[in-house]
Amino acid sequence: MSLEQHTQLKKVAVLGGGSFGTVIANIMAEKGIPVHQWMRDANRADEVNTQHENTRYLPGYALSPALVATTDVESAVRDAAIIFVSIPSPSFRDVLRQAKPFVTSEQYVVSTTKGIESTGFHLMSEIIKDELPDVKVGVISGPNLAKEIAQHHLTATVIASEDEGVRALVQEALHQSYFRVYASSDTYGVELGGTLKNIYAIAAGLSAALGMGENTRSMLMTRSLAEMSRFAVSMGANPLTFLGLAGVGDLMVTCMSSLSRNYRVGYALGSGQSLQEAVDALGEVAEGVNTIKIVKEKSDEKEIYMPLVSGLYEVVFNGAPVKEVAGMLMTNEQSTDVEFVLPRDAV
Ligand SMILES: NC(=O)C1=CN([C@@H]2O[C@H](COP(=O)(O)OP(=O)(O)OC[C@H]3O[C@@H](n4cnc5c(N)ncnc54)[C@H](OP(=O)(O)O)[C@@H]3O)[C@@H](O)[C@H]2O)C=CC1
Ligand SMILES: O=C(CO)COP(=O)(O)O
Repeated sequence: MSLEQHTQLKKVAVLGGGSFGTVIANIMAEKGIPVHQWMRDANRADEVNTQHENTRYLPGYALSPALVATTDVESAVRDAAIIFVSIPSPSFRDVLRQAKPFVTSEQYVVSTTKGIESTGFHLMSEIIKDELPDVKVGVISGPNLAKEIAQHHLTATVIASEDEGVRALVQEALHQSYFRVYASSDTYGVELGGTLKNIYAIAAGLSAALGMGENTRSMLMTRSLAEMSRFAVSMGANPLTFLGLAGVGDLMVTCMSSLSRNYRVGYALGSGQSLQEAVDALGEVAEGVNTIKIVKEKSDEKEIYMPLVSGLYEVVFNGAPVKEVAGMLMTNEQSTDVEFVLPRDAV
């Protein structure tokens, strides 16, 4: 169904004024869809409306003059066909609660957020269902560095939803000459892929800062995929989703690009900065830092074998030397390559 055919609802809302909320809003504004982007910072909203730039999060990138920014959540959300929520995970529920009085059951609510709520291991789609049980829910995830999208580099993402209408409308709304949207019905797997890869991007940044080579990076990325898939299967997701854009695709881009904030945190740690210094210098969200902690707790609780997460946890939170941890990983018990082919306990 096209946006025009969605008879009762004539616009789209984006909640969040950061780099990703802004590029997603801009994609749709550029193609003539009325977009209302909600942000809490009045100066920033004014800047987007008058200068057509978001100098805090996307300096130097021209935005569509048609993009409307507002600090009024009611006016942003009311009558929007789709409400995209692009708010870091620690504030996601709080912002949804602000929007809740104005959301109706006909609206589609779609998360772009790649994180986990620390209490109870809730992914964002679960928070949406919890706070807004009557709406239809989706998530978008994939190799989507905001600054590359802002430059119109050819990019693809995944819309995942159990609801066909949500998938079709989001494909219609976001599709652009430089932005292609693939559909999936595995909401949990797509969301988990985007969330877990942030952990391994920190590890990739660390290993790059220490001058490790391309063999090391390839080993790290491939074993990360094995670990992510193992975790996903234990949590009930479809491991085949991890072969797609939201799994291997997003893992590749964040482990290979210094535009990734998670990679940059890892690089700063590997260059001798403390975690606090690395996070402060970034000034933007790096979801992977919290995700390491949350996934470590969950894997311990469920006894899921995750040596990379355990090792990284020791480096990031207990100051263990990277080379020592890497040495332990290399001399760990013998294992198998693809455990869906040869189980781990077969060696
Ligand atoms: N950037 C990227 O390349 C991509 C990011 N994502 C995901 O999108 C999500 C959002 O990230 P991104 O836009 O990059 O983050 P940024 O760090 O660029 O921006 C965060 C935004 O959230 C706002 N915010 C934070 N807390 C609140 C709150 N309590 N109330 C209102 N607004 C709040 C900030 O407002 P303020 O400025 O006022 O503090 C800011 O506008 C993350 O989960 C990220 O993983 C997904 C794909 C790509
Ligand atoms: O998710 C992203 C790219 O797909 C963005 O990664 P960072 O949050 O590490 O910048």
